[in-house]
Amino acid sequence: MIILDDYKIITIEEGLTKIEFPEYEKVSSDAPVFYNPQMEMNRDISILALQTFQKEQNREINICDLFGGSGIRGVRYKNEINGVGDVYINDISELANEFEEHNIKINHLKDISVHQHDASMFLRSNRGIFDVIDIDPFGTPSPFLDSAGYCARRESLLCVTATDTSALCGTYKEPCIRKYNSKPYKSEYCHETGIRILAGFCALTLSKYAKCIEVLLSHSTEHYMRLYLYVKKGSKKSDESLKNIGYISHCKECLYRETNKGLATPIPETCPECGEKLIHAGPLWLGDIQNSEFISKMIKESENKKLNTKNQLLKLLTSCLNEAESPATFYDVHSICKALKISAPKLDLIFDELENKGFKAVKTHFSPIGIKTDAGINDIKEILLNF
Ligand SMILES: C[S@@+](CC[C@H](N)C(=O)[O-])C[C@H]1O[C@@H](n2cnc3c(N)ncnc32)[C@H](O)[C@@H]1O
Ligand SMILES: [Zn+2]
Repeated sequence: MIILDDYKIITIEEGLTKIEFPEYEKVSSDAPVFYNPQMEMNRDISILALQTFQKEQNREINICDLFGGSGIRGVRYKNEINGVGDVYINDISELANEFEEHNIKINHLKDISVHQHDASMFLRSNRGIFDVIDIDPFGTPSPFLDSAGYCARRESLLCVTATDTSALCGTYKEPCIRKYNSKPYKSEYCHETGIRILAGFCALTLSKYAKCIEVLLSHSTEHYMRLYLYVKKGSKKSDESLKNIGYISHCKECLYRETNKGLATPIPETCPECGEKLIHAGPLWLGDIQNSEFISKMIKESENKKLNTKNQLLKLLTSCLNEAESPATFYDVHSICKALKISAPKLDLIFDELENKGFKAVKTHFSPIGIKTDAGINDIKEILLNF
């Protein structure tokens, strides 16, 4: 039997919730029970997303915190979200389970249970009972998505964290092909490509179970990526949704890029602008990666919640809201100016000029010097050369 008193305990508070776990030397998978303070904003955003989803559904929601660790997600969800029915916290580690039980107790919660199973086994044996499945593993979520596809019920919410950003962003190509069956490409906008590869992999995996996704919110922050996916059921809907799978083709020489939808669609070999060989990333998700209606509701919901990272998360959500409905990929001003051998003008002036010329242009949370616009690379170059 594990005796909690044998451990030196750290106590923290997030939102309205107190959490305890054993002292650790550094944040790593070797810690006795995993807790990463850097992920507080991720958890705060989840509180807003789940509450917004619950209100939209207008029913009690059952939640599965599949990789509990200290239990902080499951415990916070039960403690801080209205309209929550049963919460199931799962973790393969017995010690994590002990602390999950302890944290439930110190927060005086009911209708919340602790389970010790492999994540996939847990999902397989609980088909259709969760309205929300939260996948927050070490590294890649890839091995668990089939079971999530099998388990997820219609009109449910699937939340997915990935911390293997070097694979998704294309620092290493092979791990991305192996884990996500997609070819990455390391470009200025590789964090967006990474999110689209992850979303595309979720869509393709879920389609095996005649389920499809709508991306409600996605963000790439520090060392991780996070997706909030609305899951719907139906083979026709899934066929339709898979039309959003495609490829991004990029020219390293002149920074031209284009997108092509379709899993087996013909894609051009050479750049139409300069004739250089194009590099391709995909298959990936070319559909929307932000849903403005859902994000607006989350921003409004923040008024009702006590969240330590509120200022920071509102900046992020506002940025995600602004970039909803903008084209895939963005332009990195410094890369273009470097290619043109000129110094970069102020970002705001470029936005003004793009708008004067009738283009839409918005900032992006992916990069402080990124521009999402319907203007082509040559339009932007012309503007930059005229400053
Ligand atoms: C990144 S931590 C979870 C962090 C937690 N969600 C939070 O917000 O602090 C991953 C957890 O997954 C557990 N784990 C690892 N492999 C697992 C598996 N195959 N099935 C279930 N749990 C697993 C580990 O014991 C660890 O507690
Ligand atoms: Zn080119």
